[in-house]
Amino acid sequence: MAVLSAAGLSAGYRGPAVLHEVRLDYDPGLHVLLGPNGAGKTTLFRVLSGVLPPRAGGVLVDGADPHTDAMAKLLVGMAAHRAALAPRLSVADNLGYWARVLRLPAPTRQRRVEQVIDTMRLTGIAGQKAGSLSRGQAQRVGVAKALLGDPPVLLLDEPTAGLDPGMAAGLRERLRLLADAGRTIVVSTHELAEASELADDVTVLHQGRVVARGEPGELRQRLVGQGYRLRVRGHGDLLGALRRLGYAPEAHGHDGATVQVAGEEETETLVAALVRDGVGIREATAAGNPLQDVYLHLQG
Ligand SMILES: Nc1ncnc2c1ncn2[C@@H]1O[C@H](COP(=O)(O)OP(=O)(O)OP(=O)(O)O)[C@@H](O)[C@H]1O
Repeated sequence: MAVLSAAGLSAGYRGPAVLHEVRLDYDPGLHVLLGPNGAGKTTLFRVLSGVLPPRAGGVLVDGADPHTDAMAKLLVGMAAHRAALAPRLSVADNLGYWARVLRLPAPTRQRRVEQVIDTMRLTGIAGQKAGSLSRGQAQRVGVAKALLGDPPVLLLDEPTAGLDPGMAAGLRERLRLLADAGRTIVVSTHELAEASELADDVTVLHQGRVVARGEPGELRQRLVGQGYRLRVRGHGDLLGALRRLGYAPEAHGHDGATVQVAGEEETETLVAALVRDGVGIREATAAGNPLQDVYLHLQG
């Protein structure tokens, strides 16, 4: 049985439903929930974490319903888009306060706070007031807060939004380590590049419905189907060799060309044929981002 699953989920606020018939199941690993603004990602996290009751369908965490079983609710740690922190308390005191809210046993509370401070690399700012943190620091404290109860499931709502590339990469690295240690982590984003970089698999949410799920490259193949554009750089007669192999290359710079290929198999065959023809390959990459195509396809 999956660690986290939902079936037939419908949910919303006062008006019409925001989520419709959502079905998903997640095992340990790093999963991305991808969707444009307003797709329902935050709403789905609120339902999965036991905060917003579904109108229909249900959620199971380790086989139990977080909406009716308080223990099951504790199995899910959620970090909201903006971490709710008391601005005048230090980072360590915010975490200590939250550890009490979670009713962690008094003897282990301090140790647990120290552990999450270490895991999220917060030692240097543990004494700093939360109100003076940068956005990136506050995001990391938010994840630390979600980790306090040591939950097997983590739901992180746009944890890297607004971070500079270095901070975002550092946070992604932390998340990868946490997932590799056996956690089930779901990260929401509308950043296509981030989803491609982070995900073991991507679930695409569109207008409150799950419209696709798969490994990023595979999703693109399935949804777009017509292959991708391959950018090759090499020395020697690259353009001539491509033409001899039956391609119509588009030249780039002094040593590059782009061609259309059907998939990875054709890419491998093509690169091998170019090498046989005396072309020294410097680089062969898919032009563009696979998930960009997925989005374009969904919106078209
Ligand atoms: N508290 C609320 N009360 C009423 N409607 C809400 C509430 N929160 C969200 N909605 C509505 O639910 C829909 C989905 O919003 P949600 O925040 O779940 O999407 P999202 O995919 O997380 O978007 P974003 O990427 O912009 O954060 C939107 O139409 C939004 O206006």
